[in-house]
Amino acid sequence: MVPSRQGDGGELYAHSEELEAKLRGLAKKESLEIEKSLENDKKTYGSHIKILILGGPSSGKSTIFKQMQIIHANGFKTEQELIQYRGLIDTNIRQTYRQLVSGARVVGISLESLESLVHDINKVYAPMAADEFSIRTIPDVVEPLTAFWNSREIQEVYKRRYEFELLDSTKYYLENLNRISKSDYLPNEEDIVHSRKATVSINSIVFQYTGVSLLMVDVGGQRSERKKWLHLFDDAKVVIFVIDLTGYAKKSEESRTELSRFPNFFNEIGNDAFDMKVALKIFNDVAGSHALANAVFLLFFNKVDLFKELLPQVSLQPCFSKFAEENSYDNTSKFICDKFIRAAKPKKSVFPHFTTATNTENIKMVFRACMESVFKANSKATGLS
Ligand SMILES: Nc1nc2c(ncn2[C@@H]2O[C@H](COP(=O)(O)OP(=O)(O)OP(=O)(O)O)[C@@H](O)[C@H]2O)c(=O)[nH]1
Ligand SMILES: [Mg+2]
Repeated sequence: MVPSRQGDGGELYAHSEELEAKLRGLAKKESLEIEKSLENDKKTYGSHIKILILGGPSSGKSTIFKQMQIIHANGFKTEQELIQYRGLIDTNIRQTYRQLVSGARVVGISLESLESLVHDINKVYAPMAADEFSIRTIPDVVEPLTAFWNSREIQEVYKRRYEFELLDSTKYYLENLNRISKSDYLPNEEDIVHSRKATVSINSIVFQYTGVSLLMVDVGGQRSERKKWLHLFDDAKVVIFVIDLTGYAKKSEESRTELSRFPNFFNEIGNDAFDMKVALKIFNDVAGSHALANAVFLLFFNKVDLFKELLPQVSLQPCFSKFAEENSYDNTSKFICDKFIRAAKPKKSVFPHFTTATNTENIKMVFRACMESVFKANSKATGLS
């Protein structure tokens, strides 16, 4: 310690020297601590910032993940990848045809007048094995399948699609059959983001965003897959939680199972669980997770395009009994958004966004806005600034 000189103002001088030394020491210690913490971070998750994409089944997680591959990485270019997606798209087309046939039964619309079309379509599909490498959308199926799709009966069934399981990309694929059936057909990016395969693995991608290295992780949303989520939470800085906006009108098999597991949570709606209620429950669990206490939450209210189509047909009220306003986009989207924000802890950083995951430009724009909010959010919590 520097001795203090009495009486000539030296006390102050001595103290300031002492203070400076102290500050120098502190600065050194602090920088050592910062270095140590960065070192620890690198050990646990490399030098990347981890972003988890979570949400209920079929909410659009993998579609967002694919858009990141298109926007920030190389997209889908290799012949092998494209051939695999072609197989998946062909499988999706046959799947959607079958779903429409059984959907007609569910909603009680007779397909008797379409018997010969159904016969012609089945004749083409029957010899093809049920795996995605054998099924092809060959020209022979295009004519009867197009006539089937355009028939009054099937259009009526399609209008009531939320009463049974149907692929979201039904209309997109059935209106592109001529192109897809060409012998040299290879899918473009729009075709790929419309394809559907439930995720049963953990997919990850690393890409640079404004000089920051991001590690994005996509997981499956089905209940069996959600068991894998927990061990990914620890070092996640950002969670993109995806919500299927059309889930307010759907009651999938999966939701019924959830209902029996959490009877208290769903008591307000009796014996029926809408998919959106299940999504709310999953979000409630994730947002309350201790391991994600400091993570920034980005809420993606997804499938805005389908949601807007659905609103004139189905009211929000059966799903949320307290909703008593006109079923407009503004009213319903605000109501749903408020519900989810309230399900998060009050202190949480939650940023809502409305998205159409199949639209590359929309996701590009939303992701930019998201990253701005993430960078601005509490730097200690995110480690990003
Ligand atoms: N029209 C439309 N379709 C969408 C949108 N988002 C996703 N889809 C479609 O919805 C289907 C399901 O999307 P996925 O991305 O596979 O859903 P997921 O959340 O990964 O599902 P799991 O892996 O089973 O948890 C796919 O056919 C997508 O093309 C959207 O905003 N609009
Ligand atoms: Mg998926």
